[in-house]
Amino acid sequence: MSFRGFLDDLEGSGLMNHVRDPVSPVEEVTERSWGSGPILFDDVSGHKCCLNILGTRDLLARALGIPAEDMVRHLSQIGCQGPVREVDWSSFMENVSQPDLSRLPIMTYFPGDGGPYITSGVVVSRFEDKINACVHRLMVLGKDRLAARLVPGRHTHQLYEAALAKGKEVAVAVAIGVDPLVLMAASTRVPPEMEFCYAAALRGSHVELIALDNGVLVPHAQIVLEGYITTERAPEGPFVDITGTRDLVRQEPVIRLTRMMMCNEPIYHGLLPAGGEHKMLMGVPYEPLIYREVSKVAKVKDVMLTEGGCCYFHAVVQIEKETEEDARRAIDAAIKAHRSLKHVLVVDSDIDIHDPRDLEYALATRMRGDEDIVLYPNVRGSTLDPRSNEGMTTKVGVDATARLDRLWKFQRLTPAGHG
Ligand SMILES: C=C(C)CCOP(=O)(O)O
Ligand SMILES: [Mn+2]
Repeated sequence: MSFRGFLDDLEGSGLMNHVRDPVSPVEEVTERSWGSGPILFDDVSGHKCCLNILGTRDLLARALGIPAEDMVRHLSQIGCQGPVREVDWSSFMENVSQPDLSRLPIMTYFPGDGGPYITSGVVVSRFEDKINACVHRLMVLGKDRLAARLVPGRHTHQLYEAALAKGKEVAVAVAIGVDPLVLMAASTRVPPEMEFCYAAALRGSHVELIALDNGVLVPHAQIVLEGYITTERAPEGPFVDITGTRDLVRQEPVIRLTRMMMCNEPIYHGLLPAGGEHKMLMGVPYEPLIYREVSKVAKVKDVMLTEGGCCYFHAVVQIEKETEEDARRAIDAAIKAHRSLKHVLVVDSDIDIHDPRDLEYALATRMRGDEDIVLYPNVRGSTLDPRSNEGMTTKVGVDATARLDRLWKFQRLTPAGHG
């Protein structure tokens, strides 16, 4: 389904909210769209903008065409082998101009942000015939320059380092307003260069790519910015990221834009930092990765990154334990699958992982602090964790499963749910 096709689907299903009066891109879009569900603004600096279109599990599942409850298992079984083909036309070619970001309704989301931020752009990079597609936050520095937060160790940063070592630039393109499944694929940790093949697998059909002058291949989009990741760096931030707290200001690479392209009457896709869509796209794609890794060592039933854990730091893994060691193995597997994970809770299949009270019940009745907690001191977690030291932290795994040698002690006789 295309970007506009998905918006039409939301409209046709009565799920799209509308704001017809003019709204400022500076903080007002945040005020009007926070918690609103899918929303279409008719006039943000004279442009149509949409936000929250993938803000819930149901919306993400809708884009995938499956029930929300099947999403993790469905995604855990999908490989990265979908078909990709190059085409020579896309509607974003209808309007080609010199770059001028002031002509776009790029939002400044929160007071104190370092500037307006592009937050939904799929950043496609290419250096020496290696490519990557990922969503990076991009802070506007001027009409044709952006500062890109590139996390060391991630694929785009690897291309950037390779180019830097040779004093070269990385060809890049930013695609805004793309097929929701392309956006989801670009938000998923897949093997190098496999994002568009994975997107095609998610779609169950071809992903079409269009070659730009700088050699980068981009998907269909409402807006495409073409340019280069330069060797120049600039302060990036502050930015309110997935925790709803401000991330640090760092010296980050500068993207110099060379061309701006957009379809007639483009709809700009805004992505609310720390909003539901941010959590669905940045966190949920790790659930199938955890599910797949845990399935190698235990009988996994479900996995969820909890809302309270920003859909990023805390995983609940539900297993059917066959040996006492299964829970510890599941903890190790989850931590291996999602490098930014901080805490893992393993529970039995009679615990409702979507009910925080049931999770607490498992902690209260099936965990002992001196036997069931495993620590992973001084390991790389998330740079977004305010409690970490630029990502370095201690991770914790908790086994809150019933003991197999005395299951009768843990059997719940009361009706499901908490009376
Ligand atoms: C959005 C960002 C900055 C990605 C954070 O990456 P991590 O430090 O690996 O969790
Ligand atoms: Mn990648």
